Amino acid sequence: MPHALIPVPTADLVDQYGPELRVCDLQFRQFGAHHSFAGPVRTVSCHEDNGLLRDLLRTPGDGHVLVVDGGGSLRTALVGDLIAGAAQDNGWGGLILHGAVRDSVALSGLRLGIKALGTIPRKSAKDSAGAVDVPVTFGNVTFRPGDILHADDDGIALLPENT
Ligand SMILES: O=C([O-])CC(=O)C(=O)O
Repeated sequence: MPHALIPVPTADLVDQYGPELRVCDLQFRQFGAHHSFAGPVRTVSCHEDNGLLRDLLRTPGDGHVLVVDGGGSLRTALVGDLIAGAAQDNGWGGLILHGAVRDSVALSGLRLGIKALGTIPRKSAKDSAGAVDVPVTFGNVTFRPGDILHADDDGIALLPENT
């Protein structure tokens, strides 16, 4: 995982960077075994359709953190144990899902960071509607490909640009 980064506590990053640190305002739950994780961002934007992120997570992650803006929908799960297992096996550093997961018991055993809003057993569509590596915005933060993200039990933070 060439791009994997050692996570720094998000509270320490706030103390270091002050208001320059971009902190996501939403409350997420932890679903993976790795509660602290960090890496450069890649993104997917989609709505109740996980075809794009499923295909992306089957490719080498090189320590990247995939940030998925599912519009906050809790109606269908964006990720379950198969997709998250592929992410783990392909060296992704973590997943931030502005949406829901399923198979939460199995997810808790994966060596991966997984933050999502909640759970739902219903599947997503697989039409691959949406976009990859576009800027996505939620929780008053815009996540862009290449941003450096740190996440832990306190929250999600993006380092200031040019650091
Ligand atoms: O296939 C899906 O939509 C999600 C899922 O259940 C899995 O990743 O195992």
